[in-house]
Amino acid sequence: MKELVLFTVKSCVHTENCFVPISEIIAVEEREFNKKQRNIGRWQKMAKLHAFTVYYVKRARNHRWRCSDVTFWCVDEHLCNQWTQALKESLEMQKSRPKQLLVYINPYGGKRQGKRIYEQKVAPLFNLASISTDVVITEHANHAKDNLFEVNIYKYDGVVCVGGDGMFSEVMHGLIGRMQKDSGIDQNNPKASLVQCNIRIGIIPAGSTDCICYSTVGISDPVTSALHIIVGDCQPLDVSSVHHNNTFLKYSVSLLGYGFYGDILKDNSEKKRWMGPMRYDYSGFKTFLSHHYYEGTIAYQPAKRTHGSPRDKESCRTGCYICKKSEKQLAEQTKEHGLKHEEGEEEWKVIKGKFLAINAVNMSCACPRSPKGLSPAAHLADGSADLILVRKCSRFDFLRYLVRHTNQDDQFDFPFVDVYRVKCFQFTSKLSEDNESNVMDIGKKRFGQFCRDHPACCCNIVNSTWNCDGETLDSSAIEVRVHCQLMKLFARGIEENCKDEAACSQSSIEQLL
Ligand SMILES: CCCCCCCCCCCCC/C=C/[C@@H](O)[C@H](COP(=O)(O)O)NC(C)=O
Ligand SMILES: Nc1ncnc2c1ncn2[C@@H]1O[C@H](COP(=O)(O)OP(=O)(O)O)[C@@H](O)[C@H]1O
Ligand SMILES: [Ca+2]
Repeated sequence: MKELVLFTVKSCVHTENCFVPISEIIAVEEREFNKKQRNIGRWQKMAKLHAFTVYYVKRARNHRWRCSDVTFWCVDEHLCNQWTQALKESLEMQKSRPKQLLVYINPYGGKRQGKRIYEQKVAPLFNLASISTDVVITEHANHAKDNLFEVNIYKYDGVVCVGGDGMFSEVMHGLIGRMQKDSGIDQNNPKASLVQCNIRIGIIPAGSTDCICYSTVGISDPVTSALHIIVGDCQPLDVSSVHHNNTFLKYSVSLLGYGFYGDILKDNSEKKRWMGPMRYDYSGFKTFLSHHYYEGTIAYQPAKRTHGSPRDKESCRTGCYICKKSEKQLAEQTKEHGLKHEEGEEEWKVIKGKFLAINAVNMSCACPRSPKGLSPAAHLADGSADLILVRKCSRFDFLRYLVRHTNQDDQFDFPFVDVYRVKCFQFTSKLSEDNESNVMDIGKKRFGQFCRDHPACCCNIVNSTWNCDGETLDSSAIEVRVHCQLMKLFARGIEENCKDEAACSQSSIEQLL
């Protein structure tokens, strides 16, 4: 085998220093050598050449992955076959790689490029990696979700969604919902211990915000995501369940936002979908100018078992030890209590106030608009969410707060911003509290949208709405609980930045040698 290697490296046109772990090889293919190549230079003297090509992951800047290839050749047919066989067998041993995938494409997400992106950039890579696919192009909202309750999901190694955060949310609801249904778990019980979903989801970004993809891969790029699926990456993810009055509303993995982000979404109706991703900038600006604040009460239980804090300087990265610790704790807990959920006796903290925004995030929510996200130190799989409370402040201060999402300054370093790491919380708006405590008080209702005390101020008597991963919720009073690592993605978290740019741009095949 060595013979082939030395021979190849010496005769390689660009003798770059290569190193590729088997786990990052995409495919190995035998190759025919064409006459033209055979007849040039010193190759002319050789009788017949045998060759194979290795396709592998090449890291580019900003967490981008690309498919690169290198061809090895030699005169000895047996030697060449031995190499191809050995490599193919090594690939077969990579048990975490998917062989069969179910793909849902939202043709209307983002810039409406989902179908083209899949066909031109992703399908050829899946073919190369010998992954077979069943593709469904959705015809209406909830098509993917409903379909997941009907098909035999257990024959697939994963489900891929081509679209934005909304499309991902649909597929996640389908999969988690289906798992609970098949296990006889009642989703309407806010205290139920949910069954983990082991069928991984892959996200091919083709939406507007693509925050879940960006926060779990480090970039929103279809080819990079396709390669993470092919190599069989696995990233567990916390999921929050949202209930109202013992009725299940939704699950959330990225942002659950009331006030500012809820209002953006409300304004951002489906009628504005023609604007594409731009509609968020437009609605964001309008919502910023309206500067509404909302009164309400939040009660939360702090996440005491997690090992980090929202003000940490370090972020969650590939192989994060804080998430690993949570995984261990979860395994121990399941061993001790079975599926029964351990009821925390910890105290509830209660905060009343007037808020411009209430954001609960299960992950950083980094996206192209805000590369560090709403909570830069939030963890993907630590079993907790970061609850961010932005109290009533001036428009100027709120702008300063927003701008800090886009630069290196600490967005929590304001007197009107508080952040807590929580495992569950409840919210009730003042309006619903008042209505509940005194339903006969029709006077309040008659004043509708205006603030009775200060007609000229921005205080809103109407409620805001919750933005749950890009979908609105019908109820403002909600009960939220984080389920540690309820599902898994084809991702590995954001990799530490390559310090040595040169080493990063050079890829390698040396381990093979
Ligand atoms: C001066 C300007 C400052 C701008 C600061 C902007 C911070 C932006 C942080 C955005 C975090 C978004 C979290 C993700 C939410 C998605 O689930 C949701 C739905 O995304 P989708 O339409 O499905 O791609 N998008 C939005 C904007 O609500
Ligand atoms: N074929 C379809 N027609 C209309 N809506 C759809 C279709 N397929 C999916 N959807 C819905 O479109 C919503 C937004 O899709 P998404 O892919 O997240 O794009 P965007 O990021 O632009 O919002 C999702 O909530 C999903 O339920
Ligand atoms: Ca988390």
